[in-house]
Amino acid sequence: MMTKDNNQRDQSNNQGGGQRVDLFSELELEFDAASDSDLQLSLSMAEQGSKKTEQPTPPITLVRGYLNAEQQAVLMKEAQTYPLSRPEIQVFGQFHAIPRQQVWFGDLGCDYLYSGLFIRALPWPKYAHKLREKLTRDYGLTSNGVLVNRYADGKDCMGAHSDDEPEIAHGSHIASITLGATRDFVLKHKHSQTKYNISLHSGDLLIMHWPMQNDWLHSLPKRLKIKEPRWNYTFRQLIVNFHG
Ligand SMILES: O=C(O)CCC(=O)C(=O)O
Ligand SMILES: [Fe+2]
Repeated sequence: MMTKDNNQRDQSNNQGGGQRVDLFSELELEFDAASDSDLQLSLSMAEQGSKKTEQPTPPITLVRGYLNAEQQAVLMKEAQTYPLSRPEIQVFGQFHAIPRQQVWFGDLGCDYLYSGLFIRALPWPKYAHKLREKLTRDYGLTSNGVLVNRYADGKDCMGAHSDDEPEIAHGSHIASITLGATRDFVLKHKHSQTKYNISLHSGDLLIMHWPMQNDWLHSLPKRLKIKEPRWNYTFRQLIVNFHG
């Protein structure tokens, strides 16, 4: 796996010039696009890493500071308006509210059955949609839906799971964007004891490449010292009209 720091470059390129530019527009592309070679490099480092240590390495790419401070701010402002809910799921016959809030935005025909809950896609908000387009421009990552999770503080969490629902398109990658509080993201290999802990900061992009979900679980454990909220966007590619 590899990390990349875009923060400084973005900040210096956003200074000066009174002109108001759309923060996620094509204009920004020449400053902001990460090259394909980053992705290639990260994958080849993953291969090397696994040879050296004989430990499995998750097929991921971590791009530190993918969103600059201004982009994070507009997205966070938009996130305050999302119609979040805290649905109840049934575990061993008992109903429990999930320990976070969530909302699913997507294209027509991209409804999602997630944790046993049928979630109808709401129309894309402006900046979430711009971010979807930016991920396609920068990394060729296509998606037709995004799950937004809000963790109010370190008591909110997500248990170990794989994003392997049948409606997820075969061969697709999942792009995860963090906003707000820094939280640990834990990857655990399904067939060995190998575990990795990645600290995800506001503005970071984590790409979970196909077929990570086959071999790895991921979780966002409780961190009781954390008092600030965190938002996470996972952009996914679903099979259209899977649920009819
Ligand atoms: O909040 C995170 O970083 C992880 C979210 C996640 O795994 C999910 O939505 O499936
Ligand atoms: Fe997940």
